[in-house]
Amino acid sequence: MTTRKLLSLVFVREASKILLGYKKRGFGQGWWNGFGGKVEKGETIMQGALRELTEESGLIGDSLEEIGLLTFEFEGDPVLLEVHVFSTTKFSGKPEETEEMRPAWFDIQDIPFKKMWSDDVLWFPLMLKGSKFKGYFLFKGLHDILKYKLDEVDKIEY
Ligand SMILES: Nc1ncnc2c1[nH]c(=O)n2[C@H]1C[C@H](O)[C@@H](COP(=O)(O)OP(=O)(O)OP(=O)(O)O)O1
Repeated sequence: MTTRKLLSLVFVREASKILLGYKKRGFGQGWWNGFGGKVEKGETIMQGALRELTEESGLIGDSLEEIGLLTFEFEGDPVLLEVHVFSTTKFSGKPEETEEMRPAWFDIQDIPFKKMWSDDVLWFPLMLKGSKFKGYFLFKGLHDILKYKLDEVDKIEY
C-alpha cells in the first residue's frame, strides 16, 4: 500500500536572482535546493512552508504563492513524496546560515543544476518563466530518473 508524505519547497526570488540553500545534512545533503521540509501534524502546508523557510534561511516569508506540485516515487519504496512548491518575492530579514542550510543568491542564468536534484533542471524553466506546473518522477536511487511526466497547468489542484 502506498502512503504520501507532505513536504514544502520554497523559492525566494529577487529581480534576476534566486535564493538557494546548500543542504548541509539529511535528505539531499550536498545539493542546492529551495527551503522546505516535512509538513508537521496540525499545520497547513502553507504554515509548514513558512516555518521551514524561517528555520532554514532565517527569512520571514510573505505572500507565498503555490506554483507547483511534484510527486516523487523511489523504486521499491511505497512512500510517495508530495512536494508543494512555493515562490515569493516578498520577505523580511537577511539570509543566514542555519544548522541545515547555507543560503546564497544565484543569478537565474547561473543555477548550479549539476549540484542539485536531477529533476530540477526539468521543471525550473517552468518556474523561472512564471508558469505553474505538476510533475511526477520515478527515481532509481537518488540520481536516476526512470520516467517522468511534467505539465504546465493553469491552477494547482490537489
Ligand atoms: N527530487 C527533489 N527535487 C527537488 N526537491 C526535492 C526533491 N525531493 C525532496 O524531498 N525535495 C525537497 C522537499 C523538501 O523541501 C526537502 C526535503 O525535506 P527534508 O529535509 O527531508 O525535511 P525536513 O523536515 O527539513 O527534515 P529534517 O528536519 O527531519 O532533517 O527537499
